[in-house]
Amino acid sequence: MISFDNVTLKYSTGTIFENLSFSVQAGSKVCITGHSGTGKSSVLKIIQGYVKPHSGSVQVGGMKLGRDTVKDIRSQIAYVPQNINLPVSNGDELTRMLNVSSKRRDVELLMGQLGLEKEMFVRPFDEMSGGQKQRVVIAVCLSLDRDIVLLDEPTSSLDDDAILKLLKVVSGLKDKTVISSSHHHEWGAAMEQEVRLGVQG
Ligand SMILES: Nc1ncnc2c1ncn2[C@@H]1O[C@H](COP(=O)(O)OP(=O)(O)OP(=O)(O)O)[C@@H](O)[C@H]1O
Repeated sequence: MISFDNVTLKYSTGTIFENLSFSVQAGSKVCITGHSGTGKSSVLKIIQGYVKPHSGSVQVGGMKLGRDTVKDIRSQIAYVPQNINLPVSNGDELTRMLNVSSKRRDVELLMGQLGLEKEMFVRPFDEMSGGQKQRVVIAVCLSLDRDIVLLDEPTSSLDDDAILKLLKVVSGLKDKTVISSSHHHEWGAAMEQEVRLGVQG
């Protein structure tokens, strides 16, 4: 389970949200929705201990997030950020960097389910569209087989058909907790649970 208990986030720029509470059961598929700047990406960063809230507490997989637990918590998580800047040039190199080169077949299978040709595994990222690169990275991250998958704006560069394919893949991850952020109402509505940011009252 993942839970936020009265979490308040403040940056130097101001308060982003106050007293945010929600809980996500293990295995659930959840979408964080809200307008630009309401803190969706920040929630995903808080879960991983990359951003520290001003107050409140966060639990991930039975552990209270803190200095002593952050390493264990991160080891349960696969994270695909919104802006993907990688020190590798293609999917093949990414699997090697993450020590999952033995999972090549799984990655290619997932890529097929996401609507990509196998050859995309070795194609340089800088010769791909944003949506193609994003799906290769998602396929590699899913092959890590972590219990928790965090996808920041996975639909932002995808067309309707690719979104449907991704939805099918995410829904099929039976034992995994998947938390995504999205502007897309349809994506949010298709998830089992929606956490809305920036809503008053
Ligand atoms: N490190 C930081 N320091 C100061 N302000 C920040 C920092 N990171 C984010 N912010 C601000 O916090 C707010 C929330 O940012 P965040 O990226 O979490 O929002 P978001 O809902 O994911 O936005 P978007 O939908 O545009 O991606 C924004 O106003 C942003 O400018």
